[in-house]
Amino acid sequence: MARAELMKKLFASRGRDEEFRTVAEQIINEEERKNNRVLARSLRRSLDEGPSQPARPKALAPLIPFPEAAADFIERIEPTRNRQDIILSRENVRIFLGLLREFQSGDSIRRRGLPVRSKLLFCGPPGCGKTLCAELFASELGLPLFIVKLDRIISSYLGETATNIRKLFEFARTQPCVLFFDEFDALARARGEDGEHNELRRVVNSLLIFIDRVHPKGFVVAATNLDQALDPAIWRRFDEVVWFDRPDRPMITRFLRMRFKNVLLEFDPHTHLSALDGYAYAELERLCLQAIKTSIIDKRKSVTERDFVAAIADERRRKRRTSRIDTI
Ligand SMILES: Nc1ncnc2c1ncn2[C@@H]1O[C@H](COP(=O)(O)OP(=O)(O)OP(=O)(O)O)[C@@H](O)[C@H]1O
Repeated sequence: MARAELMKKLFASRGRDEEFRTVAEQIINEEERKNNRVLARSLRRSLDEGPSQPARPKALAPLIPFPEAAADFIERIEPTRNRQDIILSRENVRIFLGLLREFQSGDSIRRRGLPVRSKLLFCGPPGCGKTLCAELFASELGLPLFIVKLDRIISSYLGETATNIRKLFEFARTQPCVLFFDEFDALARARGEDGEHNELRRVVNSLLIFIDRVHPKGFVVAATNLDQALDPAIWRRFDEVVWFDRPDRPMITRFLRMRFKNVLLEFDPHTHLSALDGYAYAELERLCLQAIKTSIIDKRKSVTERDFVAAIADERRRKRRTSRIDTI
């Protein structure tokens, strides 16, 4: 017979179709391993064709019509960019290709009773590709991208929150998609609030239970700029943690090559690498676009060194100002 823990898990997964199936597969695999082939075959038959089958479409049918029911806190984004539009470290490329391949072989993996990695935590400073990468995931897999407005869910805690979290659950369970939680550290901050905000803490805990229990038909991705703010209780809920760092010089070189691919230049931007140290990709993107725009405004066909240097100076001024605001 299957081990007691598996039986307990099976009972606990009642009503959660995906989870039930995963545990059932584990039980079947265990029986196969023990050479109880007849029992294993008969269990598999019951799982595939048995009386639970008619209930499957109902359990998987969309329970909430999107966008009406969830539109207040979920926004649909059409992925427009692809893998040529992102610069990733070699390590991150390896992680992403691994995740994509695992997702694509998801059915076979689940059939063997093994879970598929689908909950990802993206960490790193602003403007280094967390959102862009979620977009690419969606476009590579042909899935829609949905951004969860966490602040709306958290601030709606007077009354509607429980309903909203339930809607979110149903949504993620039924809609194959990449579900993206930006500024996930807001949860950690809210979790640390003091006693008078018990209600808020309950909301946060419900969301964490959501992350625990949901078996998305795509990916749940949470992003944070403040990985220090997340406690271990949050980290361990994710199957994979990926870091997005500011680019070093070789990565800046790759970025400039990509950004100016179809642009006529009168200079070599790589001679300015030292002036670009410490910038995030979003800042590099902005300054490159600014240099290109200057040449357009001046009705020139090519970008000059002067355009580029002026754009760097502008970005530096902006960075100085914003870092002063951040420390206030
Ligand atoms: N790794 C990258 N390669 C190429 N372009 C990038 C990269 N990272 C960011 N960009 C550019 O910067 C823009 C903003 O990046 P993105 O929104 O992904 O940052 P983020 O890490 O999610 O930031 P935030 O934490 O502020 O939400 C992108 O749309 C893209 O133009």
